[in-house]
Amino acid sequence: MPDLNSQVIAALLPVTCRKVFVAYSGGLDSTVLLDLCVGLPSLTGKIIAVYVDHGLQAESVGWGDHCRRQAESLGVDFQLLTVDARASNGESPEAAAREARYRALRQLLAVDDVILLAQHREDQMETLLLQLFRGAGVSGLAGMPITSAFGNGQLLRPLLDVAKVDIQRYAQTQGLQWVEDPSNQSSDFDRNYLRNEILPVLKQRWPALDKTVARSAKLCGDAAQMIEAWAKQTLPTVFDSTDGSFNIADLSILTATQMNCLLRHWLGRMGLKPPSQAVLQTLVEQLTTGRADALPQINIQGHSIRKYRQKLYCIPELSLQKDAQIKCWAPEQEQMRLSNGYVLRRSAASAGLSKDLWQNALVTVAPRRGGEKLKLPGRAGHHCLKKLYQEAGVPPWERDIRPLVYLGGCLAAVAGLWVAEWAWLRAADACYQLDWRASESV
Ligand SMILES: Nc1ncnc2c1ncn2[C@@H]1O[C@H](COP(=O)(O)OP(=O)(O)OP(=O)(O)O)[C@@H](O)[C@H]1O
Repeated sequence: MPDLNSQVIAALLPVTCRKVFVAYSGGLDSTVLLDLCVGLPSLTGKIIAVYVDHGLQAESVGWGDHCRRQAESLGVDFQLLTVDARASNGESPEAAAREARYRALRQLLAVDDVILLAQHREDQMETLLLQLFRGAGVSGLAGMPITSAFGNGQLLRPLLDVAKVDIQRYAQTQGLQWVEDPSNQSSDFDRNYLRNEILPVLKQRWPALDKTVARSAKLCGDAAQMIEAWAKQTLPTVFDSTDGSFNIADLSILTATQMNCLLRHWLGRMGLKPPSQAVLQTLVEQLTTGRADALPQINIQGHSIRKYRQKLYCIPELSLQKDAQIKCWAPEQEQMRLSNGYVLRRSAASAGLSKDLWQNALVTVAPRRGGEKLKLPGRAGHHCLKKLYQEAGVPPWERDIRPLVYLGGCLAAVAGLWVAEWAWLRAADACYQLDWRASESV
């Protein structure tokens, strides 16, 4: 086995990289990582050692001082980040600290910057076993990736396939100085318990455990990538990009497992973390039983999953709140922000709401109250909004939140859908159209 040297880093670094941040806790592993970086002439002037003070232990300020001194003696820049790592309800202290650290580190990176972390093969083994004990699927069992996108830049783990003993040997032969975190000895945390109590016993029986488990992680990673690629390729066949819904009209060709996978992918695309197996199972059962609109409303991660006419919708709960106030639209205003996160925007069009009428009337925006009627251009008679919504397949929850626009107190338009005949015009540069969208998509 060749000695550990700076080539493990050189082999991973993109040629275009600008700044190289090193996540430096002052512990053994990141001390070795920093030293290996300093050994690369191509990185001169690019390295910034970053220490994150979680403020959770009395020693943390002293460790920060140690890191600063070491960085100075190595001739590299140093940055100290202070984070609020207090755990929120139900979160473990370890997870809260890691989340806060990653959030702070992510913000450092610009395009073409990289950050290096010092996890090694034993860390990978621990990660994989902890995932296994939590009942994870292949993507969890893939463990940590060697390279991944991170904020605007990239996160690299050059030591991920290096054995702990090689890191220890390097530190000793180079005479490096590092700090020991006493909390690593406490077996209160799951990872420490595994590291201190369980793995030594397992390794007596299976000495190459870190290597073989890392191989499993790699194989799971390959399988996860293939599943991801399949889901990415298949999702467009069921995804309706006009409203972000999941079209379930033709799911008979898919197995329950495939549906499960596609649903997870769809929810990820809607910004949700992978849901529990129980939630997925309920969704798949409801989809396969095929009873129209029988899906019980499922609320997860601040979103509501609902079914309407062979489509599943995943809607942020905030956006379902009715903005009950009547609002005035000032003439110079191009758009109006509603309290439920939607934005109503006016733009020039060659057909739509008459500009002239708009400019000479009091424009107000109000939610539906019930009983409103509209006469549409080119259609005989007045129609109840309820009937028009049904005809157009507008989901029931949307009917209550879609804003109605009044000119001089008369209903002139339903945002994004219809304009009343009396307010409608076709003439270049003389009309407005109204868009109504969730604010993040504006
Ligand atoms: N306080 C911190 N400041 C900066 N980087 C950190 C900090 N804590 C951890 N890291 C980075 O995250 C990696 C994984 O964290 P972990 O908690 O396993 O490391 P550690 O045991 O505290 O330290 P080391 O890896 O240096 O021995 C570290 O190798 C290091 O690169």
